[in-house]
Amino acid sequence: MKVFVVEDDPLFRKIIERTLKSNEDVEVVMFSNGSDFLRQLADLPDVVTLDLGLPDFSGEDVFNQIVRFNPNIRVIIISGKDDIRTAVELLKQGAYDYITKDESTRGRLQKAIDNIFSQLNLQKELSFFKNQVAQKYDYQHAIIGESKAIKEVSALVDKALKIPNINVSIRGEAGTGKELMAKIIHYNSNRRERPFVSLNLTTLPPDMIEGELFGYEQAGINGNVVMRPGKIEEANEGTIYLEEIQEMGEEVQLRLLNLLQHGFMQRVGGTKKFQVNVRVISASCVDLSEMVREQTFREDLYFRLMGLPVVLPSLKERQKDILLLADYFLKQFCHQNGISEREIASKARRKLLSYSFPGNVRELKAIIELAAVLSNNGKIEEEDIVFNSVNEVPDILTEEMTLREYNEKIIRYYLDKYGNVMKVAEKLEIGKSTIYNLLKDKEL
Ligand SMILES: Nc1ncnc2c1ncn2[C@@H]1O[C@H](COP(=O)(O)OP(=O)(O)OP(=O)(O)O)[C@@H](O)[C@H]1O
Repeated sequence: MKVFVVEDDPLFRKIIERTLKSNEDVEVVMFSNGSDFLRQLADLPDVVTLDLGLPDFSGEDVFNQIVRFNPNIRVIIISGKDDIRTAVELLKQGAYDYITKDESTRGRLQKAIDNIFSQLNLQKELSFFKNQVAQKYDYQHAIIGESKAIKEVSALVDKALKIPNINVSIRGEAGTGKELMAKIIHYNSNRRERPFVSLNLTTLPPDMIEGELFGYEQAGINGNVVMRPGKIEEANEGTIYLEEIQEMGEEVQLRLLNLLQHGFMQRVGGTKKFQVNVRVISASCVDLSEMVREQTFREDLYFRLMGLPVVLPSLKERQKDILLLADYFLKQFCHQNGISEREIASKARRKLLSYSFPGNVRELKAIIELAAVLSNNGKIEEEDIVFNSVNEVPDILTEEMTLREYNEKIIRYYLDKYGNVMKVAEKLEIGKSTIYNLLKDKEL
């Protein structure tokens, strides 16, 4: 921490210098007048201790120039008792602290420096975490996939982050990346500095959803009102992510509709309405329009929530992404656990492609992480890929692929089974050249 001391009184120069220099992380630069100090202000100190009675400038002038130059510099006013009025005025204008010149100067200065140290450390940590989050959800890099389906999703996400007031509804099976998309939308929109709050409605008993979302007010035993803000209030100016929205009962639906229509809400049991500005990103694994048809979900709310609808395809429908995601998760896992990078052998890759991933991307991630742990010699082999589910047999016709991709899949299956091109050509009654042609540029 860099501290500039502006002080002309020799006794207090010594006291301040000694106090500051007792902190080994403080760099101290001394000035005995205002003009020398102002000439060096561009060196950007973190803190300035400013004597109000300087020989060449008034303390107020120096203070104003510091604030104009950079309002983040913390200024500690050090003054005699006769300057108290000016010191208090400067405190109102944003000076960090005010210390009188007397026997308590040393102790109070040390305390102020300690507090500034803690604040700077907290600021540093906060900006470190903000950076981490920004990197993790950076729109350009966070969505892995080359399939047509995921590119369409990416294009919609791009639209959603440019229009921060439109609600977004995401439909997709468990583990397809709904929450990831919601966070990408939030952290890349201009709401990013405000909270992202999520609530999975299936984790609460139905009669608690209303209070959890909207907060409540209740009269306590001694007549005091007990108040607890809800998730929506917490997310004010930011985003609320509501998972499994289909679980919402009639009353909650009505409350949410009112909020979305008028921008006002009331806590459960409360009397006052107040304004809240949230973007709602809702997620569901079911098609809500069917619930509207069956009249178990309000149509007016459905249209309000729908906003920009995003449908996330299952992993099975985007075969093209499986290996890309596998490589990505493997690299990430090795990096996070400080283990050397490894590659996935071609047989193991084929095994991955033969599986239907009922748990979608989340399951693939878990399988890859386990494989990384089980693997030896820097390579993930077929036996390191362990499927948890019984869905191992590929149901080839349920996958949408081009004819060429079907052919390739059939040939790969036979190659795995018989191990040589000659035998496969014989079994499938095709020429060897057809096989080589089809698998051109790819590993056999
Ligand atoms: N396209 C993708 N690129 C990179 N990672 C992904 C992608 N899709 C999903 N993931 C990762 O897969 C895991 C599961 O995703 P997520 O939790 O967003 O799914 P979900 O649909 O919200 O699941 P659930 O409905 O069970 O809550 C997360 O670790 C997420 O980061």
